[in-house]
Amino acid sequence: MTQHPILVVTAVTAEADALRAALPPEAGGPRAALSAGFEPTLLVEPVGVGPAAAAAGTARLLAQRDYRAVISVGIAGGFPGRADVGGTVLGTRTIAADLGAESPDGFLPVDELGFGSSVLATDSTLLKALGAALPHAVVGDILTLSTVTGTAETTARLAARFPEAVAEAMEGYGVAIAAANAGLPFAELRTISNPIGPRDRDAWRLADAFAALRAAAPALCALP
Ligand SMILES: O=C(O)c1cccc(C(=O)CC[C@H]2O[C@@H](n3cnc4c(=O)[nH]cnc43)[C@H](O)[C@@H]2O)c1
Repeated sequence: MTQHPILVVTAVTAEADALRAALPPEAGGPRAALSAGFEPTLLVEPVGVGPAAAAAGTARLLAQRDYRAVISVGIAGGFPGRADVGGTVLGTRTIAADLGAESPDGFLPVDELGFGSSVLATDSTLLKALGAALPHAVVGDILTLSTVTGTAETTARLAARFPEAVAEAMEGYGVAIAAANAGLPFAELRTISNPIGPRDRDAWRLADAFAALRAAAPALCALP
């Protein structure tokens, strides 16, 4: 019996294009068969930047047809000393790091406010398959933030609050919420474009991160 495809969600078109360019035809890559009834094993779709666009866009796509899993893929900032620029990371958990309330005693996550969970585990079977296909990837928590970290103070605070976090991005938690609402397994794969820290656009290595995205794309075809 034919399996439903996997939905690969990116934030921007450039990320989706980088992945598609490196996929084989059967996964919807270049020279995919255009015959009627052809069904690629992966569908790669950009949905916008940030957790709200990611959740809404993923939910819209999931309502249009059946999928068997959802993967959030794109570039990210890496915690210095934990994930290098140009490297690849796989999420064990996706954490909405700024979803909650400030207090004089520190940040209170939604979990402590009684409004659900800011932490969603990724699917162990998907993570195992991605890890086997990408043995050099760093594995750890990936934070989702609406505001890109841009100071040493925030970097240090997040690194201390999330000792297992290796990277931060802006979409994973939104994609994961949509996948969970649809009852589908979720995973997150990121390549590192910049170190998390004081804002410095000159430190961005987009070409390295996009090259790593292209290198990682075939691993998506190994998913069960
Ligand atoms: O203008 C800036 O200083 C700036 C700094 C970091 C990121 C941006 C973006 O516009 C990134 C949006 C896009 O890329 C992902 N991303 C990449 N690096 C990071 C990061 O360090 N922290 C959070 N997100 C990052 C993100 O998922 C978005 O899709 C601009």
